Parts: sequence; structure tokens; C-alpha cells
Amino acid sequence: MVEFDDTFRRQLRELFVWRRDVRRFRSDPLPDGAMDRLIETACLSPSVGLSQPWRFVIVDDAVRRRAVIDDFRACNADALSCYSGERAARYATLKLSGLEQASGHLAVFADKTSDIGHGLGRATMPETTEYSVVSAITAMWLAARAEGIGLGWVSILNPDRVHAILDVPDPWKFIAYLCIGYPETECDRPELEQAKWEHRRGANEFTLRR
Ligand SMILES: Cc1cc2c(cc1C)N(C[C@H](O)[C@H](O)[C@H](O)COP(=O)(O)O)c1[nH]c(=O)[nH]c(=O)c1N2
Repeated sequence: MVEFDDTFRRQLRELFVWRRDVRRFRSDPLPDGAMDRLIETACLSPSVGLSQPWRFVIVDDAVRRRAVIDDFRACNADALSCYSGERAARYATLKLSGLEQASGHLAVFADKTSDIGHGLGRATMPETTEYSVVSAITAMWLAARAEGIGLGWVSILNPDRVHAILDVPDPWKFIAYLCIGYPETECDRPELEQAKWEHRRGANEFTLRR
């Protein structure tokens, strides 16, 4: 039985506080094996029925990376056009991906057709497949930060386009596109809070008692 002491618990709490969505990366590459290690850690995550529905695609090909960046640019321009006035002006100043600088690109999909897990837990809630994949991404986010590696989640993308660019099996559902690399800076406050887009609220705002 492994025991965790107060020192560990304090450090774990610090890990949660200092994990960030990273959009600004240094140019130095990840060390050999780092991406594989992060994926292995992610695979320790909980999954409905032990289905392990996560599917990872390491994107090294320059042409595919460029196509994803172009798709982000198009989607981000569309997103900007949905705002007006002061909100639009503020949106235009935000940096919402580190796709150009990140040394690692990792796409994450959910395989909703896999027999692994024999359907346990999914009959009334099929969306638990996607929930499982998101839990794996969260684990990877924290594991990366523990190694000083930054991870940024990019969702300003067209899922069908990403699917086609990466030429993955049809039933795979696109969940996330992750930028992975060494962060330029560290901060204990979300960048969107620093940019005055939104602020972090306390748990009491989201908790009911019945
Ligand atoms: C599902 C999902 C999707 C996205 C994000 C997160 C998650 C969970 N986030 C990151 C998000 O903006 C960030 O987590 C919050 O602003 C809080 O900041 P920290 O993660 O605490 O640094 C994000 N950030 C960004 O710049 N571009 C994006 O497309 C997305 N997409």
C-alpha cells in the first residue's frame, strides 16, 4: 500500500494551482520519450467499463500541422466575427493557440465503436466514452506540468476537417488537439484572467446542497 504524506499533498495542490493552459512555447524540443511517457500516464486514467476509448495521434508531419494551423486561423476568424464592440476588440487580442511554436502536436480521439469494456456503463450514458477521454487529457495535463512541460488545448478547429487532415478511422470522434512543449513563462493565474476576458470563480458559485 502506497501512502501519501502532507508534503506530497501540499505539492499536489501546488501542481493543480500551477497547471496552466499554455499558448506560448519556447522553441526547444521535448526530450526523447517525453510524449510517449505522457501518453502512458494518460492511459492510467479512469474509463467507463475499462474501455480505454482514448486514441492518440502524434502529428509530426509538417504538411498536416500546417493544415491544422490554417484550419485554426479560419475557425478563429469565424469566432471573432461572432463578437462585436468591446468584446470583439478584446477577443482579437487573445492568443488562443500555441500551434505555431509548440514542438509537440497531439490529437486525441474517442473510439465509440470499440468492444473493449463490453459496453459496461455506456448503455444509458453513451457520452461516458468522451468523458473518459477528457479525464485522460486532464491527467496528461497535470503529468506534463509536473515535468515542467506545458500543454495547451485547442478546440477552435473544425472536427471534420481535423479528421480528414489526420486521415484517422471513420468512427473516431475528435476530442482535442493539444500543443505540447516547454512554456515561455509560468503563472498561477489563467491567461484569460490576466487578459481580463473572464475571471476564476470560487467553488461556492457552483455548488448546491440538497
Ligand atoms: C475543453 C477545453 C477546450 C479549450 C480549453 C480548455 C478546455 C478544457 N482551453 C483552455 C481554457 O481556456 C483554459 O483552461 C481556461 O482559460 C483556464 O485556464 P487554465 O487552464 O487554468 O490556465 C482553450 N484555450 C485556448 O486558448 N484555445 C482553445 O481553443 C481552448 N479550448
